[in-house]
Amino acid sequence: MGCVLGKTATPDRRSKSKARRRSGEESTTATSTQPRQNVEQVVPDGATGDKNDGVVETIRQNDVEVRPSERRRLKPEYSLKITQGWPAWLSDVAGDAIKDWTPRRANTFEKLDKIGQGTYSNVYKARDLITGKIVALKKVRVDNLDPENVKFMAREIIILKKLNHPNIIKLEGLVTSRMSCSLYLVFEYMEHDLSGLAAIQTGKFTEPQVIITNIQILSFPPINSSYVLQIKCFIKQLLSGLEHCHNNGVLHRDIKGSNLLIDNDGILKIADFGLASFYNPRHKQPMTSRVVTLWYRPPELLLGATYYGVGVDLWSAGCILAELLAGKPIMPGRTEVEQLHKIFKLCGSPSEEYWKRSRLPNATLFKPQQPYKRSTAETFKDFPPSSLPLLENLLAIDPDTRGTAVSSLNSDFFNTEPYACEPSELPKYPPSKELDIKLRDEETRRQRGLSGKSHAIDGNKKVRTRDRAGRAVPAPEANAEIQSNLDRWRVVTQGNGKSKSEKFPPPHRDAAVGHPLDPSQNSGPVSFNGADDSSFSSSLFDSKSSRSVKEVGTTGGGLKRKHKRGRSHTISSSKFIRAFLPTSMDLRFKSREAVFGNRR
Ligand SMILES: Nc1ncnc2c1ncn2[C@@H]1O[C@H](COP(=O)(O)OP(=O)(O)OP(=O)(O)O)[C@@H](O)[C@H]1O
Repeated sequence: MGCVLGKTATPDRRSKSKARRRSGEESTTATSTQPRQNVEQVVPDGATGDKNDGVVETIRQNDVEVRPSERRRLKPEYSLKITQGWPAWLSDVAGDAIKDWTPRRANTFEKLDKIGQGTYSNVYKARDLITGKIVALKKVRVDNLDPENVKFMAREIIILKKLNHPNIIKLEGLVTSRMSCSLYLVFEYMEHDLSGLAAIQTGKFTEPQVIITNIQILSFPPINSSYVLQIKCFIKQLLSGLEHCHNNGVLHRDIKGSNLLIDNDGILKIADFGLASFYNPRHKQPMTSRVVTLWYRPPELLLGATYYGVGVDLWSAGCILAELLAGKPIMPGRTEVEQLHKIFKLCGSPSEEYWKRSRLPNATLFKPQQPYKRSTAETFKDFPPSSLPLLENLLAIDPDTRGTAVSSLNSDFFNTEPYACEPSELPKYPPSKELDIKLRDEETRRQRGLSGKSHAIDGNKKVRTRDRAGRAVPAPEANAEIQSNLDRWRVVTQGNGKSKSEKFPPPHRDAAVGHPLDPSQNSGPVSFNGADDSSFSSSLFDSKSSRSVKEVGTTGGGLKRKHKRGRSHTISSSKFIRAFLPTSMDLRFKSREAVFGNRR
């Protein structure tokens, strides 16, 4: 792919309207001017188009081409500096993000492997040819150099530059050039992520078992103090990173296992600040509620809150702590409505006082007719006792009672034995990122196909690869837009005349409220009671689609892939998607619109 630009480009009508819809809260850039695209040749991806391609990190004064119009637009103190080596589409729109930095050239890195694919990026493992260090290069898609997209990316850069903490991924540099239309973010390379490690670790609640990977055999005992202190070590690092974010006025807004990267020394770093935002608790500004991956999304966001704070990240942290202790996601909802239902069943529905006080936009739609009681104590009865008060706090329905990262760090969980181990004392794991696990599962499936049966290990212990794949269930994307659109569509087309109680089954039909996590069914997401969920679903889905959804939901691997690509839908839903959201790229646009479209 290359970019062909021979004249000043005007964003097409679609981009313009997209830009208009996204304008608002989230733009944190130096200027709000329209981009001027003035590259005059075809520049292949990765090529800089510069004559001095071999020159690394040198500021070439000749690169400074500031037009009089630009001088007027840019702040005088850096109007000359920021264009040094930077493409105009970036320096025009995102001056603050790149100020004080000089771009690295693409040919000073050697790409080794593609290691990840996000909604807005491809991530590569690469070697820095100057230092010899292995790094991660995140190539961000800046669709059509749309200024709103550039601002979106700029915000991530600004936030990353502001944060400086051992538990937050460090942005080490940017790769682009004056003539390039792509941008790479350079990060320290991290071998693992928490969802991958959690997938490897599952089984701890069951009998001692042996898990085979194509790299090495790992054996896990039932949950024991050694595992608990490892969990403490990870959660402590997560909370320390969050403390730093929150102290610096940053909300991450997409805390989940796959965004918590871990290096070979056991250091956990919060990554992916693509949905992060600045906030000021003393001057709260409205923000979008359509952030955070569904399974980790707090109730206030599901209820449409636009004024919120650190509680959103703490809720996600609570979900992750419980997930690590349970060995599987604790509330794997398939729709926003179902997510909220799972939350109410586990954490209780909000008090009358909270409904009144919070005045949440979707309260009338989602308020259950009868209250739900909190059932965390029964559900988590096998967890270490010191984890319960912390979980009760983090998973509090009212965000004001969730405390802070600091108060969580001061909780008994971290101050009673077994204490968190040091990161360096954590066991060494094989590469365990989502992609690694996918490759490993494919290899295992291939092997099984060859032998026609599971491998027998250690006498009569068998590897249940399907179960394991089912456990490696990354959460669906942060903006489950399709699904929520689907919900809305169904509410509109089928919900007319239906009472609210059809959205939530009355508590007496919730046979499973408080049903403890069943360790013997560790093969998929936590289900408090399958029948309960399907009865719940049936009010939203017709029998045919409800069945399809259930099938998807009960096979973890399927859920993983389908959710990841945003296709966890029934036949009727995919028709709906085709009709309204023709391509996956549109879904991404849609997500970003949701992020940018309705604030301030
Ligand atoms: N520093 C890193 N080291 C190793 N792998 C990384 C690094 N940064 C990102 N990755 C891998 O690339 C994947 C995508 O990266 P990232 O989450 O930052 O992109 P994104 O486009 O914002 O993704 P998402 O759609 O999940 O929001 C990650 O899940 C991770 O596996």
